[in-house]
Amino acid sequence: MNPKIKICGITKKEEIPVLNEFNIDYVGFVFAKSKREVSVKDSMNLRANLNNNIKTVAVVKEPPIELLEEILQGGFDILQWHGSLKEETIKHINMPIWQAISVKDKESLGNIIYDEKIIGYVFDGSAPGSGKPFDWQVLSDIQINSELILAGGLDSDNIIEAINKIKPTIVDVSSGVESDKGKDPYKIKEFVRKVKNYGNEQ
Ligand SMILES: O=C(O)c1ccccc1N[C@@H]1O[C@H](COP(=O)(O)O)[C@@H](O)[C@H]1O
Repeated sequence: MNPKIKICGITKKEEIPVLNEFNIDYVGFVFAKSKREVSVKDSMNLRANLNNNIKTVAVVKEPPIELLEEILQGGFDILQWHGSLKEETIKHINMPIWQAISVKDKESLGNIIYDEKIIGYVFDGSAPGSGKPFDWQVLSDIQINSELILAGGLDSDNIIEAINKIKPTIVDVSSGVESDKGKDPYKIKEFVRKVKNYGNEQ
């Protein structure tokens, strides 16, 4: 089965129509220090324009408790957690979690936490949102029984090789579908076309 698609780092209303046109599976909002950071309130206004069936992902990096509470009450579908994740925090979180793993080498995989609330793992490089891929070889023999989300420097040029090598269930892109003005509809279309046609053009 072709992987599902997550487009991350939406900041503007003008970026929404192309996401609806292609019924992107997951759309991410960044609540962490980043050029893509949005407030929960602004993300709710953006979400109101998304197709109802598109799942929303709240992306955080060890957030302060007030922000976490705001997100937990915000009606997102998934919480994508970057950084260290304590057992007591997992207990407190009342929604499905994707744990982000910064991949440097095989040892990085030791940071994977197994918990029933963690329904997926986002494998990314050491600088999330930077557009830099990590060494995919590190994931060559990974076996997990939940969503395998591949992130980090994906774009329409490398996505076929990435799917061939890793067989992710979800591909996650931000920088690779941007221009200097933000999300670029043409880059999104090309990325989506490649993912949806995967298997037909080999
Ligand atoms: O996008 C960011 O700036 C960001 C900041 C803090 C944590 C995560 C962030 N983004 C995540 O990075 C990948 C996409 O990376 P890339 O730009 O395609 O290389 C994705 O998981 C975003 O959720």
